[in-house]
Amino acid sequence: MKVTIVGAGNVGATCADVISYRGIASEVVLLDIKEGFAEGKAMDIMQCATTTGFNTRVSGVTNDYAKTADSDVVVITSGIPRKPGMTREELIGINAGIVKSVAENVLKHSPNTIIVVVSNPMDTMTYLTLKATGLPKNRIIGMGGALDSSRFKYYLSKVLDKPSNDVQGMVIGGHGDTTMIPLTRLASYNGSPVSNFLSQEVLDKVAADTMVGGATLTGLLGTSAWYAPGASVAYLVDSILNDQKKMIACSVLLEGEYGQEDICMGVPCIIGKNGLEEIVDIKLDEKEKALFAKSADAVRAMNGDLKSVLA
Ligand SMILES: NC(=O)C1=CN([C@@H]2O[C@H](COP(=O)(O)OP(=O)(O)OC[C@H]3O[C@@H](n4cnc5c(N)ncnc54)[C@H](O)[C@@H]3O)[C@@H](O)[C@H]2O)C=CC1
Ligand SMILES: O=C([O-])CC(=O)C(=O)O
Repeated sequence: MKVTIVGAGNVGATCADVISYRGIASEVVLLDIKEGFAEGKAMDIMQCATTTGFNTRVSGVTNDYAKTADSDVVVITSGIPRKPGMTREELIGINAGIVKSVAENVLKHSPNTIIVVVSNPMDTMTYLTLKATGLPKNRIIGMGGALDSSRFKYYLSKVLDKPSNDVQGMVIGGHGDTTMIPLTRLASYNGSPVSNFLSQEVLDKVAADTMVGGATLTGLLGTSAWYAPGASVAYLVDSILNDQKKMIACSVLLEGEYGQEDICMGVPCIIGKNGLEEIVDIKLDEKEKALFAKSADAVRAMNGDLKSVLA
């Protein structure tokens, strides 16, 4: 199985590293516009093969899309990341043009590929990719919810003082500081509702920390995060390539689901060899439905800024 990652920066290279280390794909191609950069990242990763024991072939190319031919999955991580104090939405001006041209280029050589969109603002970039390529909705998947859910479980595990892997939880909605919806009502500690162990005040703080999880890291690091983002993309790619049919919150086109039309945003999805295989209705309560509708309003307003790129 072949995976191409366009954008060999922090997130793209980390994703390649996790995919190879975990043997998720037999071949990974990293592509970047910076001369020699993807080649260097690929060489560095390949020099881990004997010490960490993997057999994935990782190669790097400078803007040569012919080398990406016949990829099963293409991940788009090209574009600029935010700096402290910025929102993800502020990246649209530069990233929209990059994401559109990258999607068009990859499809010339991998017409049957499934595209995973990572570049921010991710929900809008996913919608743009869908509109610009005209691909069916099952083949365009935005990655954000997997990461936000892993941060949610991290913050829950800290207040519970229990291992993250004993905590279940999901974040849906937009992948933005104010549009995410951590589903605290449904989160559990090994099957018991977390509300059995935590006060509403603590749960509200966990939700607030989760929503600004990316901004917090950007403030600490000076650029946005990459270890958890790269690992989250690899987790999603694994479910596609190995037909795991995991339920993962992903940004996909909604056509009436969750009361929304003509928008890409995070909902629980079954992810397998066909990409998006099913959108799961997890029965939100009235408060959660209202939050989802508000989140959709904000994501839709951002999509409005795509008019000139899509013209
Ligand atoms: N959806 C999510 O959950 C997350 C999204 N992101 C987003 O992912 C994107 C990448 O972040 P980082 O890897 O930290 O940035 P980075 O700056 O480390 O890497 C981006 C790479 O894209 C390359 N690039 C730019 N234009 C290109 C083009 N036309 N073709 C090929 N390569 C091109 C650059 O040369 C650079 O190497 C950002 O937009 C960031 O906001 C980051 C983390 C999580
Ligand atoms: O915070 C950012 O800008 C990058 C991102 O989407 C994340 O780490 O969640």
